[in-house]
Formats: sequence, C-alpha cells, structure tokens
Amino acid sequence: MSGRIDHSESDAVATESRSDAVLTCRDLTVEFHMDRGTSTVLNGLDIDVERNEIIGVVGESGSGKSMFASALLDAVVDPGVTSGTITYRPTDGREVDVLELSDDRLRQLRWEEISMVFQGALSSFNPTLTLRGHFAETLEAHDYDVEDGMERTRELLADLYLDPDRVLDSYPHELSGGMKQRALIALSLVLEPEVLVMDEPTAALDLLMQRSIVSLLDDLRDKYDLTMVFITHDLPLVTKLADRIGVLYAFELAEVGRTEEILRSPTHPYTRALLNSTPDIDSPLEEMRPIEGSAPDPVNVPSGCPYHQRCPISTEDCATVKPPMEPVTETHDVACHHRDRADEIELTAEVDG
Ligand SMILES: Nc1ncnc2c1ncn2[C@@H]1O[C@H](COP(=O)(O)OP(=O)(O)OP(=O)(O)O)[C@@H](O)[C@H]1O
Ligand code: NI
Repeated sequence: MSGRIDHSESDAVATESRSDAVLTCRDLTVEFHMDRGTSTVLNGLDIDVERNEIIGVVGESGSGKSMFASALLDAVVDPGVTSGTITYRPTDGREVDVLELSDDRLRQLRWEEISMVFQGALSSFNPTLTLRGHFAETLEAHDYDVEDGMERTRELLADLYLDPDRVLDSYPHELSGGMKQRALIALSLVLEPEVLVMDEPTAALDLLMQRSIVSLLDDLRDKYDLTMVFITHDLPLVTKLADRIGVLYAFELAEVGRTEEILRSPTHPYTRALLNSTPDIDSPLEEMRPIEGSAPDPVNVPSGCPYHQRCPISTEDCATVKPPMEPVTETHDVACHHRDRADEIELTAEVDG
C-alpha cells in the first residue's frame, strides 16, 4: 500500500503534497512548436507519486500518456519543450529538480534512480547481443561492478520466473514475447532504481501473460521497495495492480483517486464512459467498445472542459469555463463542473474487481 506519512509538524509540506511523495509534478507541460501552431501534448499536470505506491495512468490513444512518461525522465523527444517542475525525493533525503539537471546527472538519474520501460521497447533489443550482453552493457555504461550486477541480474530474472542461465545465454529472438518483456523489466531494475515507469509494458502480450506480469510487478514492488508508474490504455488490467489511478483526457488529468474510488464512485463523465466501454472489469480489452466521438487534436483542444463536446451532461458553462481539479474526498480529485450529477451517467459495467 502507499504508506502515507503524517507530516503534522510541517503543515505546509503536508498540504502541498499531501503525503510522502517520491515525485511531485507541478504544471508539467510539453509543447511542440509546429507550423500549424503550438501543440500542447501535456497540459499543466499536477500530480504526486507516493513512495511505494503503484499508480496507474489511463486514457485513450493520443491522450498524452507516453508524453507524461517521457516527461517524468525529462526524455521528451526533440523538439518537444518540457516545462513546469518535477521534484524527485529519493530515500536519502535529497530533493532533485529533474528538469534542471545537467546532461550527465540526467543520464545517471535515468536507470539508476528512475527507470523506464518504454512503449514498444520489445523491439529495441539488439539482435546481435545475448541477454547477458545487454545486462553487461548497461552495468558497464553506469560504472557498476559487473560481477555484483550479474548476481543481481540472476536474482531479478528468477524473481520474474525466468531461468537465469537459459535467458542470459539467449539472443532476443530466441525468447518469447512474454520472456523478453520480463527480461526488459529485470534490465530496468538492475541498477536499483527507486522508481520504475512503464509505458504499456504488456500491450503486445496475451491476456494470461499480462495478468502474470501484473502479479509479478506487485511482488517486485514489495521485495525491492519500488514505486511504480504503470501507463496503459487497459483500464481493466490496471485496476488489478494500481493503488491509485489517474485518468488522462486531452493531455490533462480529468480524475485521480484510489483504485476503489475510481471503480465504485467514478465522478468524471469520461471516467464513467471508460468504465462503461468495458463489458465488465474482468473482460479482455479486445471486448472494449470505443467511446463515441474522437480524441482532441493537441493544436486545437476545445475551450472550457476539453470533454464537453462528447459529454452527455455538459451545459453551456462547460464550453467556456475550464473546471478546476477539486477534491471529492481527501484522496479523490476530479475536474468537472457537474461532479454532483455523475450518477446521471448510468454505470453499465460490472465492477467488483
Ligand atoms: N514527436 C512528436 N511531435 C509532435 N507531436 C507528437 C509527437 N509524438 C506524439 N505527439 C502527439 O502527442 C499527443 C500525445 O501522444 P502520446 O504518444 O503521449 O499519446 P498516448 O496516450 O501515449 O497514446 P497511445 O495510447 O497511442 O500510446 C498526440 O496528439 C500525438 O500525436
Ligand atoms: Ni503511448
């Protein structure tokens, strides 16, 4: 669970970040300046990632999930411009301003402190290098003792139910997709990061393998005291794993809450539509029905509430006044003018996950 800490003697910190946040993002924004205008692909995110939690970030294709993942490591591709602040607080008490780091420090931060499994990373293995070569290369590039590192590698592979000898001697093409994905997760943990960011880590895998990876991640979190950011368009899957869920819509957070709050009292109409698009929370994603309407263009996000054109309960206000993110409970925030009318959108999905 998320291990909330009560900062009673420092109220300012407690209200600012509510708890023991390992990452605090404020006004996190990513823009691309293009011929047809400024494309805002992440728009002013405020979010805390609490130490040892698993936070799920969901949203439809093109909602900004991968941009958020990349921004967390200041790794947005050129010519994207990342602004706002990200404060990283490792257990040793430092405060690191991620967006202000030198290139060298940033290289160190990625992998050694905040590690990332990129979307589609399965295809990024070097086909001419064995898995042992991949692990050795990573350890060497970060000046880690390769012998110690290999010991940790073997333990991580075993944690992920892989046979270390077999996997280390294999070339990437000799492993199944599920094995490669688990090896990638092991690789991302070999330099002992505190935070693991995963962008669609199970998208290419069958349902059984997805479920098994999700349960392995939960074990890894406990064993290595990890914090995880799990990014996916698969809401049913992420409810099996995450302590909290953030819903992205049009490059912004629409709703954030504990997983059971998102499942039992979803308050943003978009969250309710997302839930209703799955026949029941235990069904595979393939059975999801798309939500009517289309995802906004980042150069032309609708005014007011970005969801108003697709929202069944929107009013005139919604088209002009942007709803602020406001608390529903101490652990649940939503950006909707009609939070009190959420019930008007009937939930059709079975929710007992
Ligand atoms: N290199 C780029 N330059 C400009 N815009 C980009 C670039 N890469 C992505 N975008 C735009 O940024 C927006 C957010 O994209 P992002 O990849 O974060 O979406 P996503 O939620 O991860 O989608 P998916 O589920 O398909 O992975 C989209 O409108 C996309 O077209
Ligand atoms: Ni993506």
